[in-house]
Amino acid sequence: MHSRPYDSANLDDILFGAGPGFDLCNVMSLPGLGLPGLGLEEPSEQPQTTETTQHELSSGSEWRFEVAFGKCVKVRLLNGTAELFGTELIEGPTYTFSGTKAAIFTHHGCTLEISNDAPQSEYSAEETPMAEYVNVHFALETLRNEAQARGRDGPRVLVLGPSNAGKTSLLKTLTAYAIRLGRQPIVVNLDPEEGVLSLPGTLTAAAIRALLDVEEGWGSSPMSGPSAIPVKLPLVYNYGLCDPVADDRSAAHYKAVLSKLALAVSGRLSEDPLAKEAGVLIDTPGTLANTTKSLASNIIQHIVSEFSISHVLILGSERLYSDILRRFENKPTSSTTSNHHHNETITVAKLSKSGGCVDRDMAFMRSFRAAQIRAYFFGTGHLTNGITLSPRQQQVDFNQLAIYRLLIGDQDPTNATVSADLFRPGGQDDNDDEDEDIYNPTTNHSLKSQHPAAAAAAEGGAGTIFQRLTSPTPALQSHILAIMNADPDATEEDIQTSGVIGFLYVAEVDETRGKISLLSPVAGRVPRRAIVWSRGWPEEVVGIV
Ligand SMILES: Nc1ncnc2c1ncn2[C@@H]1O[C@H](COP(=O)(O)OP(=O)(O)OP(=O)(O)O)[C@@H](O)[C@H]1O
Repeated sequence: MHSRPYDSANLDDILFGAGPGFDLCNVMSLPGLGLPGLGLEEPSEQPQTTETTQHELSSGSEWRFEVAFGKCVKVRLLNGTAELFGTELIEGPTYTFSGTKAAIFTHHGCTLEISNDAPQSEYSAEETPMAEYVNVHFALETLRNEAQARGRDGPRVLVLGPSNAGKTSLLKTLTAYAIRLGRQPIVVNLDPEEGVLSLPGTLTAAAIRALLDVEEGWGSSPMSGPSAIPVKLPLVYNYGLCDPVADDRSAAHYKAVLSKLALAVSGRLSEDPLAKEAGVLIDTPGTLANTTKSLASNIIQHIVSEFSISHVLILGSERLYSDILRRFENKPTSSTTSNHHHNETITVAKLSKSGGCVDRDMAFMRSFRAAQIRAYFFGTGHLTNGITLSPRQQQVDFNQLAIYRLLIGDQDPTNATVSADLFRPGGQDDNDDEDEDIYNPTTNHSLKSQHPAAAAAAEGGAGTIFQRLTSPTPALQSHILAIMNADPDATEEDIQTSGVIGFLYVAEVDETRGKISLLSPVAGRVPRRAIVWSRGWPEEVVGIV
């Protein structure tokens, strides 16, 4: 990638000069505290000793901090300029952070006022890779200008690197800088471990048109209700597993869902000139870089080809860099090979990992995902300037729903029994007549003829993607269900690659009465669509209601 050297005066003109400010009412808070049993209890009502200090940051340095769930840090910019992963803080208001690990960087120096309600990990750092990241931003801007002038596609950038290498933070920074210059890039999240503008387990794409939120980042729940920031409605596809390289079937499922997302993104690019010239920024799961498995390299190849990647940025792995450089540098992009394009080749660049990147342990990530799920249903009203949603709980006859269980990735041997027993119609046992049909108590129709996925699942066993549940199982309790934009009797391939129109939370299962109690973010009947229960991912969240 050709980049101009970092020039702070120029940066000042371009980034700060063009960056639209945002007003206070646009400030939202980090969502989702207060899940009992997950270490996410609400901050205590007891008066706390709050320590307030001032930090002077010299130009080019950053203040790094970590704050646990249930604790908070308040930050005020007293003077100068400052940004959190590229999004500017404005002078005056207080920003509240909870359950987060991040850094506030200054290009020109600033004074911050920090109030802690408990001792937190925090320090200032002079050495950061921000100059490199700013150069990447300028290089992308040059490409966008060229794309604009010649009516071509802007850069399609893939970020790869191990877990906690700073991929998402880099993506946020590049996105925020692009937005501050009035661009509208498409941000794609291919990391099912955490949701971007959606719940964990999903792959998403969103045309980002407005400034990111300082406290909340991407935001997590615009699908479920009004938002204080202009809504960035994402395209959401359900993957429903955590690790795409776990085994062959997980990888094949990932590739199928990813291809559909790539198709949707390419459709969007062809209709939206602003997104077309701004290009695409893609985040990936760390597992693709953590392993040398051929499955991972096969998936990377698939992403590069499906999204017509023009630039690959590698963070924090020399091994991966040399591998990707050998495989992709100067190779034609897939849009060139399919003859739609001028001669365009792939550029691979290595970037430094920030010394501020912190490992997020399993407990933190679990709390983080639980917070995202809770925010989807309840909003963020318990925090500064958040919005409260009024979710609706309703009891539904199980047999009115078409719930399909994702069969892929179910490694837990205890589930073998679950799947063998629970999903056989009407409690049939293994000796039942092979030809006996699956019942549908609502319509009295044969599910073999009416529900290809269920029929395929019943007949095929291995090789099928979904199995339709014919009776409620307690295992559903506390899990998320994805409502797919697919008919209840769609084929399993259709269900697999349909977009998600919303999520439900299973509050209670009444096996004896054949009823299930569902929480939805808005009032209204559960749509008659195929509903997918991924079982393993996202993990169950106990006690949300
Ligand atoms: N400069 C920094 N200072 C402090 N914290 C940082 C900094 N950069 C990143 N972090 C934090 O480090 C953690 C890991 O960073 P990030 O999520 O960007 O990594 P990632 O490569 O996307 O990880 P994963 O692959 O696991 O999703 C995050 O909590 C992030 O906010």
